[in-house]
Amino acid sequence: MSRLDIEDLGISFGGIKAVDGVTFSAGAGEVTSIIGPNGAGKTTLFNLVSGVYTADTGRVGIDGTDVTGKPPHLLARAGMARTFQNLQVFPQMTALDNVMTGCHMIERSNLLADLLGLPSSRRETAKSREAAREALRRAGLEKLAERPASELSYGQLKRLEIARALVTGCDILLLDEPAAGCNAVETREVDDLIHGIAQEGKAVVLIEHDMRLVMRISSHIVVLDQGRKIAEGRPDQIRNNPDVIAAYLGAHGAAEAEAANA
Ligand SMILES: Nc1ncnc2c1ncn2[C@@H]1O[C@H](COP(=O)(O)OP(=O)(O)OP(=O)(O)O)[C@@H](O)[C@H]1O
Repeated sequence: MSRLDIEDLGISFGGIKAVDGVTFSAGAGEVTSIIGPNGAGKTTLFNLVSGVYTADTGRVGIDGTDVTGKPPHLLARAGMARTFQNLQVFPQMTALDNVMTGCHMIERSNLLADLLGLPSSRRETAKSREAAREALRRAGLEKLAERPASELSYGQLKRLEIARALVTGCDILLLDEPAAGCNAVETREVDDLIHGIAQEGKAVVLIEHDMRLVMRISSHIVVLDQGRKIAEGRPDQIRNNPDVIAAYLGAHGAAEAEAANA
């Protein structure tokens, strides 16, 4: 059974359909990639799915429950977490504290208990710290836990953001360009991490322009162009699809996608 079901999702900005009737599903243990040219509607689609935008049409379902229009913190409690296209880390805070900020998405905080430093609040903080250490370990960053984020390399920061999403205990992980700006070695590390997360049974949905990464790790690819889904299928089906080559891959991208197989 799919964990995430997107049906006929759409939104317009000033008369332009940024996302136009998109339907797809993402299964547990799978990596579903969303690809397409700049402006195709990929990030807008993520913003609709993760509750940042309210859709004009369609529905979002998690494990068969309709969660359309729910705000991000409720979706987080329902098991969905996401990262953003641009790094959103606090450079002066340690790697551990950065990951702990992810815990706030799912905590039912009690401000009075926090202010008074009551035992319940201290217990909650200790639990969050433990979960954050585990998420850092999962992302291969445990040795850097006490370092300020400003001392981490770019690739480590990209994995730190994934750790911050993982700490919520999510079953569905949305990653917006997780390897953007990474060199080949860093991309491989991100690739291994994502692959491992999917193998643990989570549904991973990612937006990515790096065709080698996409073709290597995707179970399933959805292609958008001008807000609409123009193709979907396994990597081998997508890399040979003439509509996808014409709209996005072009000759160069198709060769790059092919090289991922080599
Ligand atoms: N808040 C907004 N207001 C108006 N137009 C928007 C808004 N957000 C997105 N758009 C428009 O919607 C379209 C889709 O943009 P989106 O950022 O989703 O594309 P994308 O596929 O993620 O592109 P990229 O690969 O460059 O990140 C674009 O024409 C964009 O200008």
